[in-house]
Amino acid sequence: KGLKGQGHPRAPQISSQFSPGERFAMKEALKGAIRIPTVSFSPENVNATALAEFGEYIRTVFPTVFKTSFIRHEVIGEYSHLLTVRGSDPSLQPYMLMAHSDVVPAPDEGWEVPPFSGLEGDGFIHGRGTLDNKNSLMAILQALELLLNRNYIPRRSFFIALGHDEEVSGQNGAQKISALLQARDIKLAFIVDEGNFILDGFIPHLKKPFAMIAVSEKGSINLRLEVNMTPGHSSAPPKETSIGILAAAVSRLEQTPMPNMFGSGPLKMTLQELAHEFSFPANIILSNLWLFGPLVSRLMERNYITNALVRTTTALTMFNAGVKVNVIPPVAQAIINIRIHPAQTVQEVLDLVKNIVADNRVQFHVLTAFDPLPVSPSDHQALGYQLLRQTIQSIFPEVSTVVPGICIGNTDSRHYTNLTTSIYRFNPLYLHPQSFRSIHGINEKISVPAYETQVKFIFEFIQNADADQEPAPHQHEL
Ligand SMILES: CC/C=C\C/C=C\C/C=C\C/C=C\C/C=C\C/C=C\CCC(=O)N[C@@H](Cc1ccccc1)C(=O)O
Ligand SMILES: [Zn+2]
Ligand SMILES: [Zn+2]
Repeated sequence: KGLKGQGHPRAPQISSQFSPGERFAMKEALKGAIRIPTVSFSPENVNATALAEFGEYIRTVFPTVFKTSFIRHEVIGEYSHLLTVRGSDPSLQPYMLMAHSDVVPAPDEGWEVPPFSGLEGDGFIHGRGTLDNKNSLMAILQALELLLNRNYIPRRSFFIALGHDEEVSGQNGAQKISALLQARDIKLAFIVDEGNFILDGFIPHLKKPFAMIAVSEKGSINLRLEVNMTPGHSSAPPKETSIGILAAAVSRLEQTPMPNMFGSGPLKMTLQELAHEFSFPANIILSNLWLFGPLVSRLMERNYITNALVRTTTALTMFNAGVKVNVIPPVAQAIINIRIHPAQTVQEVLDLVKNIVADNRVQFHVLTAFDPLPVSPSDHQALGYQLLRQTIQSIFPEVSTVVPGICIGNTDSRHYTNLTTSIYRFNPLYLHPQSFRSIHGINEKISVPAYETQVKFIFEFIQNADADQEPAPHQHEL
């Protein structure tokens, strides 16, 4: 049995038409948020002044949210925010919406406009955080503010968790909120966080966009490789130096891809559900992976994004060595950022890495590591997944396919596996290859209509979560 209304977007009780004044105010509110440089550099180095200012800012632009009697607001870990919206029906299990206020650094170079200007031009709001993830944070609060201004009282309780250090691990924000909710014995029906998008233009020959809701995310290892050698005068160098040994080791890692894990994990499900979107012969190929799996797997390896879906990836992200032009360096260090395919574990990947490096002069230090996240349900009974699907169909009627997939990046939602088995990572936005590169890159921007649609999506989603969710009757029961 599926959920009632499945396949038929239900009309929300309150129309998601916003007045010109409301639409103006919502874009101005986002611009203001972008102007506050809440940059995270490391867990120990966040912009505390900006984060404090951001906390004041959201109180100012969303006054109704912060003064409503059935909403409790708590500041956690100094700069994260937890809102508890008490619904009128305590028998309904609560859910949680998530976003984060911090952003990655954005040096001015290469940007069309300064990254913290929040300037509007060509129908876009420009700046760091417009896609990752102040858009979501502001859209959640904006949608709630608009609902409250229309006297909406939610039936189902929900939490809004707004982390302030997602970009540097979430240890002071999401982890603390999670511990607090666990101490309060909270169990959640589901969580919705950032993650995948409505993807457009990522797959050759697939002209239509499709929505991908991430039901899992890759694991991760940050690994430091280190070589120590005796220092000395560069005029009489040894045959090998710490730099040379380490460079050869990381080069071997870069040149030796991890095994292709196509066929294990949620990817098969993604491709099968996507098959009908393709024309002949791709539709037949994708519907018969038992036969064509090896071909599809080879094709996916060729592109750097789809490659990340079929295997564990190893990215060399930092390299440090040397103290002076004429000194043989005592130590060389490199950081490898590894993203683990859902079918592998931290231990398996570490064993593979050590075998590839195969040099006992190279020392390994695991800085951080976690396994891939469990796969959340995406069947007809999966409330969170079905609510997302229904809301996508209502807000984006041109998107005919919604598929479960994996998130290649990590999100704060991974800190909440103690509260629910149903975690969905989805941004109600179109993503094109160019906008994908702008996330953590340059010229990050969101179109004004896209942001309005994101607000509309959450405005309807909250109402959909309050609609009756009894299983749909079988045909013969009608
Ligand atoms: C069959 C399917 C075919 C095609 C799919 C095509 C394309 C998939 C394309 C894009 C994927 C879509 C979206 C992914 C975009 C961004 C990743 C999402 C969230 C990442 C957020 C983030 O950056 N997190 C940080 C968190 C972190 C920071 C510090 C330490 C640990 C974690 C990260 O992951 O680095
Ligand atoms: Zn993010
Ligand atoms: Zn990010």
